[in-house]
Amino acid sequence: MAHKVFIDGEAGTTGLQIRDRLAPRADIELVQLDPARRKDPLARHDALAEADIAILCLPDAAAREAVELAEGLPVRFIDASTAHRVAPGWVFGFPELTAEARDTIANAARVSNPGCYSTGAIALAAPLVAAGLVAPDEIASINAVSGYTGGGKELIAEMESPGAPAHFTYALAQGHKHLPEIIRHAGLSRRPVFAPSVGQFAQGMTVQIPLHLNGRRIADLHDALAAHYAGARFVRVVEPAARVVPTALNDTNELHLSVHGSDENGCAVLVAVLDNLGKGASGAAVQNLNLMIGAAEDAGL
Ligand SMILES: NC(=O)C1=CN([C@@H]2O[C@H](COP(=O)(O)OP(=O)(O)OC[C@H]3O[C@@H](n4cnc5c(N)ncnc54)[C@H](OP(=O)(O)O)[C@@H]3O)[C@@H](O)[C@H]2O)C=CC1
Ligand SMILES: CC(=O)N[C@@H](CCC(=O)OP(=O)(O)O)C(=O)O
Repeated sequence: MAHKVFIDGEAGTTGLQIRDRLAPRADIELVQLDPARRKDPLARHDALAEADIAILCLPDAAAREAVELAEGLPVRFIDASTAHRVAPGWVFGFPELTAEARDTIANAARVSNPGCYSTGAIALAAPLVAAGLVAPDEIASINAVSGYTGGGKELIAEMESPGAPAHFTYALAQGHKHLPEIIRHAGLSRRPVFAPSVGQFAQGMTVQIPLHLNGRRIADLHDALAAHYAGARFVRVVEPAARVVPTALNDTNELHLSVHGSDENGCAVLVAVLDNLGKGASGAAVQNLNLMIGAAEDAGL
């Protein structure tokens, strides 16, 4: 029997991409609302009651509201928003993070997708911190550039208007919503300085973590990441390229990690490339859904 899935926020940037991935599947039946009632709490409650799994592709407040609307219902959740990434009772939906993560996600009632920047930063830092190769207080800064779909419908409209900038840096006041989840799930003990930016391209992102080597070798960092992700279907540790292109993995659920730098000069940059709407959002949600319903991890991806 098909699994009933309700995408709350189906008309948004993340929701549409999840719908496109799920609509052709015979093992999934989408529970859909009349578009005119898509924000009506009663209609959303009825959809939550009908669904086996709800994927929340909403602003944080609306995601919290959906969970309240479902009180007492057996529906399981995947939340793409920031609302529950460090919340008690929620499983962090990053299947490649630990050896146990896939089983934990498969059996969870409430799974929170990691954020897009966080996916890159945590993927780079967590295995190195866990292996003792990077100290929990060592990561001083994280820099990133994202395609403008990362800001949802509002930023898309702004960046596709005449006079839109080619690039801007933002959130420099250090209150970015991804920092709590990066600190928690990468195992950091000190808040890194985070400097994200947006470029005049729709999808794709690069996340960079600069490090001083302090006696470590580039190969030590590369090998530790490669060992951690050995056998992962969607995460690959690749050789450093002369140019890193944020759009290189668009329309995939892949995440590529690389270690750049020079033993001689004592400096390194850890680099992650992903599609903010792939492994950074919609692809990740479908991967988690697959685990939760016992489908092949890469079904529809
Ligand atoms: N875009 C990205 O790259 C990523 C996004 N996310 C997260 O996913 C979530 C959705 O983001 P995104 O798709 O980009 O945002 P969008 O703004 O593109 O879409 C949000 C959708 O939610 C709808 N909505 C708003 N309030 C309600 C409500 N009360 N009830 C029902 N629907 C509502 C909006 O309706 P309307 O159409 O009327 O505006 C819109 O369709 C966010 O929490 C974001 O942080 C996570 C990772 C990456
Ligand atoms: C470019 C842009 O604006 N990106 C968003 C992050 C992406 C997003 O909204 O979603 P998640 O937090 O769920 O990943 C931001 O910086 O707030």
